[in-house]
Amino acid sequence: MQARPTEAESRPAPATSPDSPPPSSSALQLTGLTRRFGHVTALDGIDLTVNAGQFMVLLGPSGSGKTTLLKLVAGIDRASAGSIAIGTRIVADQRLHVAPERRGLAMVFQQYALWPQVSVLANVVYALDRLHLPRQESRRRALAMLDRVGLVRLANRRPPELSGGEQQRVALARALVARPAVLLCDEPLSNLDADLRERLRAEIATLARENDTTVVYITHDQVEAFALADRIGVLQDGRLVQCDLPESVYHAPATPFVARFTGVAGELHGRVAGRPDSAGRFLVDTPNGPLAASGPAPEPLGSAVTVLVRPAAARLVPSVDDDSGLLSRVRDVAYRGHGYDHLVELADGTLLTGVFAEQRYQRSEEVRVRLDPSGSFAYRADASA
Ligand SMILES: Nc1ncnc2c1ncn2[C@@H]1O[C@H](COP(=O)(O)OP(=O)(O)OP(=O)(O)O)[C@@H](O)[C@H]1O
Repeated sequence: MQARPTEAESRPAPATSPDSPPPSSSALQLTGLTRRFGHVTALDGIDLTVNAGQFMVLLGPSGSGKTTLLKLVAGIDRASAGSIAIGTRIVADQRLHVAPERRGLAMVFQQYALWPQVSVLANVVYALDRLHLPRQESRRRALAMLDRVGLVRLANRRPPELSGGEQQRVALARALVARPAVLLCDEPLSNLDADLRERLRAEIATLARENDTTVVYITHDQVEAFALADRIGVLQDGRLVQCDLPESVYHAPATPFVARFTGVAGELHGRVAGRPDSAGRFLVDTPNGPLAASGPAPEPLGSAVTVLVRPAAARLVPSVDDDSGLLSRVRDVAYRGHGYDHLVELADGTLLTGVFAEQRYQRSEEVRVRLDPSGSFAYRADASA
């Protein structure tokens, strides 16, 4: 007689369609993943595939559902609908819930979650327990991983005797030592100061890539997302509104929300004044003068649009030397080391922030702003978000 499946067992993931990647390349697959808390829909039908070895960053503001998604994948919460497959195994759906410790995952949190009363080495060795290795082998692997994160000299200290950055490195060593199928990271750097954050960010990226680890990393910090990701998924109100290469998210944001959340200098209002050229750029009339923007041009001619401008797409030029660009006035200027960021006001009062120039323009000086159409995105003015 065949035994009935227990909660701890899992089923093979269903065969994928002919155009999907082969199952072996998918490390994590979410299908229609939904989580409701009473009237609140924290996650709303998420479909997401993370390929083996990929570094997926999920980016979204507070309350967009990032932590909820990570908890469902980790198995510490249950979905209201949908399924989760890790590799070729379904680990959660309406009938099945594989326990967290049986999913082959590791997690790194904002709080380091180390055991304070035992040594750094013991913290890392513990992660190898479920592999049932000989004691000496566990110790050797743990020390090698501590060496890899530059902490072997602190192996006998206890976590409270380490700095925040060192503790997070231990947490990372502990997470990676057992070679998890997927590493889940919940804003692991947000407790650290800016300098350390940047160094550790680079280390996480290097370590993950050296070990071919599949990573799902959540953050609300767009700089971190662009620095780390092979793919960025943008979450808004529990929905995945774009999932793409970082370059595509930056150069072709799918919605005004994605553009705003990944950084704009400002927004101009105008009307479509021309048909798109072969590069998909078209003329927009604004109260400040005409400009070229990119995006699917709304029909008909004359439709109202909002143009969102990336900071890197705006350049200041002297008003006297050049009559191209939008006339404006400098409201403020900040030194940035390699040049200056300016706050400028256009003729109709629109403000653009972070407009870079190598030279310093003075407050109240009249200047022109040149906008690069490849970083000026037009959306229908009535686009909801
Ligand atoms: N246990 C719960 N009970 C009720 N509502 C919840 C619960 N957990 C999360 N929510 C709601 O679900 C939504 C998504 O929350 P979640 O914590 O996933 O967001 P987040 O993107 O991780 O936010 P943050 O960046 O602030 O951590 C929010 O509206 C939140 O209030």
